[in-house]
Amino acid sequence: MIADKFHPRGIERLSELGHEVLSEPSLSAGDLPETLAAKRPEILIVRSTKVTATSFEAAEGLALVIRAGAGVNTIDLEAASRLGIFVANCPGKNAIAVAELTMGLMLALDRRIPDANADLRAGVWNKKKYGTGRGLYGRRLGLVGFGSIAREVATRALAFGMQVRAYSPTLTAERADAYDVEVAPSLDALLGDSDVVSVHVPYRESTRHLIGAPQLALMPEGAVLVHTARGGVVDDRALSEAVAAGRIRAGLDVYEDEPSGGKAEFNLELRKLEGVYGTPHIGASTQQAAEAIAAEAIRIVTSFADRGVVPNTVNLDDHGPARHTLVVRHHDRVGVLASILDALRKHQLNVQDMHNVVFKGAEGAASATIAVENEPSADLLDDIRAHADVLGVDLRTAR
Ligand SMILES: NC(=O)C1=CN([C@@H]2O[C@H](COP(=O)(O)OP(=O)(O)OC[C@H]3O[C@@H](n4cnc5c(N)ncnc54)[C@H](O)[C@@H]3O)[C@@H](O)[C@H]2O)C=CC1
Ligand SMILES: O=C(O)C(=O)COP(=O)(O)O
Repeated sequence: MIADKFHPRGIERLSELGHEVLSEPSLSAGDLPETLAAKRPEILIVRSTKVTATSFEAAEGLALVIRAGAGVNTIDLEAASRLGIFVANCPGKNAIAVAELTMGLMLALDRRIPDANADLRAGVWNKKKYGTGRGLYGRRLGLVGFGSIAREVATRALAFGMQVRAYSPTLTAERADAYDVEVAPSLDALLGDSDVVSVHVPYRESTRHLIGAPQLALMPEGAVLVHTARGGVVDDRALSEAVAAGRIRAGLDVYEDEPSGGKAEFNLELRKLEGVYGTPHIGASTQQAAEAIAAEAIRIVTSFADRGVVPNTVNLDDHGPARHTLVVRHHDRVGVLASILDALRKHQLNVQDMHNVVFKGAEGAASATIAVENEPSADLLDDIRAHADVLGVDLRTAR
């Protein structure tokens, strides 16, 4: 089931691959639980439509949710994990589109294109007022975050001759160097030393109001803030105050409490300020991005449908709390794995990750790697070793 707008060719392709596709492009988050309960899809594809705990609980048979985009803050990952439902996204596939809009907002702010155009439409020629751009060439751009989108912005800004710096807690000098970008020592240092600040971090508890009143106060007089990341990363009220005071200006694609559907009333005070140019969360809405996202979503569906493997999962415990791993080499015969698991059950050891590989050859051997929650006892290792089909047992413990 696709509960949002999706590339028509993508829908066709899913049908060609033999999937039964139900497209519900105008479904609201409120209608989702009922529709999921009635239609019982195995796979749900969404864009910004919220998938709440109520939706997950109503969706019997649902095994996978694909976010046809990057940000997963609209999906209740806790509920998905509790019910054993995979959630995957399409990382980087709409990054170019967002970077293009970011450059558009930067240029619009510098030359005040929307206001100049509005005046022209009203029959007013005001070269005097609008002939005051600073230009982007040589200006300092500060990127908050240095993931897929920020890197695409960096490439484009460098082509405009901007000096690009970035701050991310995980950004190393080597990585930044590879993109001709400087690393800022801290977020505060970046904000205090940029003509343009562009925000590209995900929304999480830890990034809520990452840019609030104290951070905005660090920005130089006349600087601009471009925010295409996620409503809530910037404190909109504090931004309103800073813009209303005439200190800074802003170009925004995302807002706190923005509508999630395609069309709605939107009366946020911020959008009325002269120093704000806004777009209605269209960062990812280009044909190029829609095609790239659809291709990635189809890749995920195919991998899951054919092999049960979900690429780009965002709610799996990759490293897990497991520190102890058993490596059991055994004859590749029916029932050996069941006997090993039986031994683990007898010793009350919970398996957290398990992987079995087969050696080449007609009557070969196999090796099972089993991560367990607690340290296996010597008795358990002896029990497994005693099995006639077990060739060897090793215990590995992470430091
Ligand atoms: N306006 C729109 O239509 C779109 C908006 N987005 C938003 O943009 C966000 C970023 O997207 P991508 O670049 O693709 O994600 P990404 O995961 O590739 O990059 C995120 C970056 O943020 C950094 N980061 C995390 N916490 C940070 C912090 N406290 N301070 C500084 N850096 C921090 C990470 O280290 C990483 O470099 C998405 O999570 C989504 O919310 C994404 C696509 C479209
Ligand atoms: O990919 C993202 O995180 C986006 O914000 C894009 O949202 P959308 O798919 O256009 O509703």
